[in-house]
Amino acid sequence: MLEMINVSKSYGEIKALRETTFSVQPGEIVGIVGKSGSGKTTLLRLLNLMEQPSSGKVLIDGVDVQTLSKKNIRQRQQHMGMIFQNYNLLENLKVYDNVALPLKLLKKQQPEKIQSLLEFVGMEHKAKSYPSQLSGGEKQRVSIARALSRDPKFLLCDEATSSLDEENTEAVVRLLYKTHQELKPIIFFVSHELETVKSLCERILVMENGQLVGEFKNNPRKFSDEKLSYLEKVERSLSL
Ligand SMILES: Nc1ncnc2c1ncn2[C@@H]1O[C@H](COP(=O)(O)OP(=O)(O)OP(=O)(O)O)[C@@H](O)[C@H]1O
Repeated sequence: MLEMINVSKSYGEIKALRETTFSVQPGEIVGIVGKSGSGKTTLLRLLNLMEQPSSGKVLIDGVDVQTLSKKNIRQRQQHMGMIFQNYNLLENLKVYDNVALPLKLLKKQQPEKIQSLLEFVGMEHKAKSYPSQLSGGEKQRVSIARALSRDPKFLLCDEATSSLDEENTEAVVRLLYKTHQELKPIIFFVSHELETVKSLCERILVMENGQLVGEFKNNPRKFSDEKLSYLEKVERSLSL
């Protein structure tokens, strides 16, 4: 379980986050929406322990993260996967090596696991390609495989689909849904695209001026296995 109690974060004069309180249970998918500058990324950086609160407490499984040593923080961070808008893949490494990197940094070699992650995200056929040879949607699938390599308890997605077209957005959302069904991490999905958040998240938090100003329950889309062609999708959406 993850809790924020009355958390504020300031950068000098700027109050990026103000007295924010919420908790998240295992297995939840939480959407965080808000306009640019509303504090969404700051909230994620507090959750992934890249930042410490200026006041208030962040608790992970009941432990106040401010009491953790640097070593303990690094250990906790190993159970957190990050997914970014710009993918953050290393351009000089092949797809396989990008996915293998987090385990390699822990001095672990698990080729079977890397292979099965590439299969999980449907990118095994591009294992030897470089990121520059992939589309945006493919890059994001590789970055999801990399984020899953350390079996994260938390998957933190910061505008993960905001650079993608409609079709690739759907592919990434489907993949996050499958990740949630099969691996059950807590997923935070930060985005300014409300429709995308609605398609994935059961719970939606709304931020404004560094504050949590609202919270809604939502029925996410039920993803079927039905594979429609692009033409069929346009046809279906126009007939709604
Ligand atoms: N490291 C920093 N130093 C100074 N100010 C910062 C820093 N990080 C964020 N801020 C400020 O805090 C506020 C919230 O920023 P944050 O990046 O959390 O918003 P956001 O909702 O993620 O915005 P966007 O959707 O544009 O990414 C903004 O006013 C921003 O300029």
